[in-house]
Amino acid sequence: FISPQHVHKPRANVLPSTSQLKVATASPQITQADLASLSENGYVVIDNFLPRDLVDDLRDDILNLRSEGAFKEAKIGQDSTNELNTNIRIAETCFLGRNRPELLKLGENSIRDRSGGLYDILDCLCDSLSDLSMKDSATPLDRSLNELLYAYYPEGGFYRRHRDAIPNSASVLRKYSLLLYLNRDGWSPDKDAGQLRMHLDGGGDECPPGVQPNFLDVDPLGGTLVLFKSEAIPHEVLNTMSERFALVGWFNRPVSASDIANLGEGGN
Ligand SMILES: O=C(O)CCC(=O)C(=O)O
Ligand SMILES: [Fe+2]
Repeated sequence: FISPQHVHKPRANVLPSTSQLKVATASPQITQADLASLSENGYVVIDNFLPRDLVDDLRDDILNLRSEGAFKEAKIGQDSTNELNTNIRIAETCFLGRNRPELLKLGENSIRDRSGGLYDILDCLCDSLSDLSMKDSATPLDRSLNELLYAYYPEGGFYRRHRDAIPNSASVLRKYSLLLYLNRDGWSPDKDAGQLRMHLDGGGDECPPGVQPNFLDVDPLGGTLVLFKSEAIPHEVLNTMSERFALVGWFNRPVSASDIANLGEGGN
């Protein structure tokens, strides 16, 4: 039995009231300190990034899209190697993005599309992360390559240890991973579970032999935002004991000449 080396302890809820929010923080933003932490540690956990009413609206959006049949059983991998593997993942997903015809036909002024809604918030985040990427590696992000989806885990769901960016595959473009939790108020570790476990052991899909396990568990509380460097932090979703709601995204860098050379080499 391995006990966690660290458990992320959420700050007390310090959200201003809704009326203050409308004036003070029209769009939730991350701070320079959050960006510095992402740059130095490879990850950052931001409690209460999203106000409660937006969390509730986005979860309702998931429930609505599910009832419209917009969710599919999740596959693993990202490109043509996609496969269904229920040993690794039990979840349902719905791919998102402005102008997706299959979503637009389900309603136009959704909490994603509306002014100040999800896409606007993420655009703002993308600008901050692009500045960071520029600073750290002289490459801005390519907004047109970003990927975004809702993930719904039923009771008994999970997603075993994996990396989001795999060398010699299209996922190598993923620079920063985003997880934004949309669970109901009152999430509890005993009743609900399904924590995010970020592995800090320097390994890939497994802990390297002889290395002591080292991980950080994050409670998927509604409103919590997690950002990490996609290539640096293997992670998993522990078994859920009730339905679990998340938004998952990747902020991608542009394709480079060496990507094309590497894809050619690893192509078969
Ligand atoms: O739902 C989560 O917390 C993580 C999801 C994830 O790792 C992924 O979709 O790649
Ligand atoms: Fe992941």
